[in-house]
Amino acid sequence: MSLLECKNLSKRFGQFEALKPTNLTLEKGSPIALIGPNGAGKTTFFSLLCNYIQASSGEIRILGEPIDSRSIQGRLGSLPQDAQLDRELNIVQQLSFLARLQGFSKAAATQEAERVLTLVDLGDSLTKKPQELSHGMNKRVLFAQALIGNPELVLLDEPTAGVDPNNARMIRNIIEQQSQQQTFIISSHNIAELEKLCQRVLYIEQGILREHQSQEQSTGNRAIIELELCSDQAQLVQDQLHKLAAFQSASSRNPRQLSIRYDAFENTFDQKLLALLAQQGIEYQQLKKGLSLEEQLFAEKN
Ligand SMILES: Nc1ncnc2c1ncn2[C@@H]1O[C@H](COP(=O)(O)OP(=O)(O)OP(=O)(O)O)[C@@H](O)[C@H]1O
Repeated sequence: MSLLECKNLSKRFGQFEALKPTNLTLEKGSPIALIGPNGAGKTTFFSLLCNYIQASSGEIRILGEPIDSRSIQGRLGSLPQDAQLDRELNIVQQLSFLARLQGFSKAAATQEAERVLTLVDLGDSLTKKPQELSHGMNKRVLFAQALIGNPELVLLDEPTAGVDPNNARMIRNIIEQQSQQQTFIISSHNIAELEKLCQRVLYIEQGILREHQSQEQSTGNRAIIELELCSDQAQLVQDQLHKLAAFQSASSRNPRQLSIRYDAFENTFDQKLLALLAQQGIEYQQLKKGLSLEEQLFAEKN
């Protein structure tokens, strides 16, 4: 049974279509990145999955159940972008209260709140109120709240926004650790961070959601080398590349840069390329195998 299935899912606000009709099936597994520019529709998509807003068309099933089904309760956790904590209650009280709403008994709810707070390294701060904690710690409380009841699917909207590098690393580590048993969908503007965590990527722009195929998937048996030269010699190199047996094609964004595609089965291509450069007396600044996720997404759009 699929983790998530959206069929013809769309959302309009008046005349404005924030999410265009979307068909999507996701299976349980490694964390999934949700990437897109401001206003692309990420929060709208999350809000639909959490049943905070009603779809204009289509349906969503989580673990085979419609999202308004009671049996979903406790199987979907979320950290909304603008989530707030109650200043009047300490953090273990707040999370126990939420656990009780999920059906935990009073004692079990306190235990569960303590468990998730310990998971995010706040075991020593259980009786603190939000205003006694730093911004990063509060974000970890909200993250802990999304883990109550060990849900199979956890949606995190900007989990590290406004958080310092230490707290961000801690959140990333917990996601990695928990990914053995839970599937995360994480939205963020920090593509480099998501690239470290997520093997699967959803890209949304102007309400159009699509699954991005990783470079390895989309290029099949093609591999890519990015070459940065010390001087304007990209054309000179390009003219010589046909000498390398596995060479397929090359393109250049500027006179010092080349993207070279070659047959991935030739695993000594980079060494042969370096030998060719040395032979021609051409100096290079950087040679990088493969493209970053940001470069891949950018290349798809252009
Ligand atoms: N309640 C609403 N009423 C009208 N328009 C809305 C509403 N909620 C969102 N929108 C519009 O839908 C579009 C998508 O918004 P959404 O918040 O989903 O984007 P986002 O990708 O999460 O953006 P950001 O990265 O800035 O958080 C935007 O143009 C936004 O103005």
